[in-house]
Amino acid sequence: MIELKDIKKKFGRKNVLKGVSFTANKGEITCLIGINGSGKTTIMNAIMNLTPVHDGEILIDGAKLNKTSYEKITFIPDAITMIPSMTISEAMQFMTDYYDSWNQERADEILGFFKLEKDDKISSLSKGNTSKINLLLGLALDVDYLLMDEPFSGIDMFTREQIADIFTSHLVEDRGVIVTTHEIGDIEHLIDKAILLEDGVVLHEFDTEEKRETEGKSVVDVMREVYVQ
Ligand SMILES: Nc1ncnc2c1ncn2[C@@H]1O[C@H](COP(=O)(O)OP(=O)(O)OP(=O)(O)O)[C@@H](O)[C@H]1O
Repeated sequence: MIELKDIKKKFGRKNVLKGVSFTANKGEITCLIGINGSGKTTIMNAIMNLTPVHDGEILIDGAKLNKTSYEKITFIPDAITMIPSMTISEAMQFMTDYYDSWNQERADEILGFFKLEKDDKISSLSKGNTSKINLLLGLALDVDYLLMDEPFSGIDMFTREQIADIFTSHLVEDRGVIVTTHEIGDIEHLIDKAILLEDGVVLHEFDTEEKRETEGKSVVDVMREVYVQ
């Protein structure tokens, strides 16, 4: 389980996270929802220790981020992180050399699923294929938790459907996922928990299935209630 306890973060004098708490379980998809600037990426960066927080605590399976817990988690950003002059094949070789948890069999499976060509250069990839490579590089690591920042951003409908299929596949099963998206329609039916953020605070969080069963409300219905008053 990933636990955030009262996380506070400032950039300069701006309070960007004003005491954010939530948990994300293994085997579940937790979705961070909020308008631009509400703090979603900052939360991801804080979990990965890419940005220091000023207050609060982040625990991965009960432990603070250390070498062991760091190996349980990976961050899939919405920008390419590999050297642009590398081919996909070279990027995969880099991952093999660098990460003990790299699973080449799984990487080949995802490569085939997304119909990507190993010899293509990273710099030549379209926006959609860049997202697919980011997903491949993250999903092929044998880690328990995946953080995905905007995996659907700027991507055509058919590619979004392909990416959404990944969420219901064995590639994600049993892992804990924290995902941010503005395209909630794409994964509304797939997420287990929704965290609604505004201006650095959690306005509302809920179990999506329970909400559907007890109140007959979709994630979008709840978003309308919370954000549109
Ligand atoms: N490095 C930084 N320096 C200064 N301010 C920053 C920095 N990173 C983020 N911010 C500010 O923090 C706030 C939250 O940004 P963040 O990127 O976390 O929001 P977000 O919810 O992910 O937005 P988006 O939906 O646009 O991706 C914004 O006001 C942003 O301008």
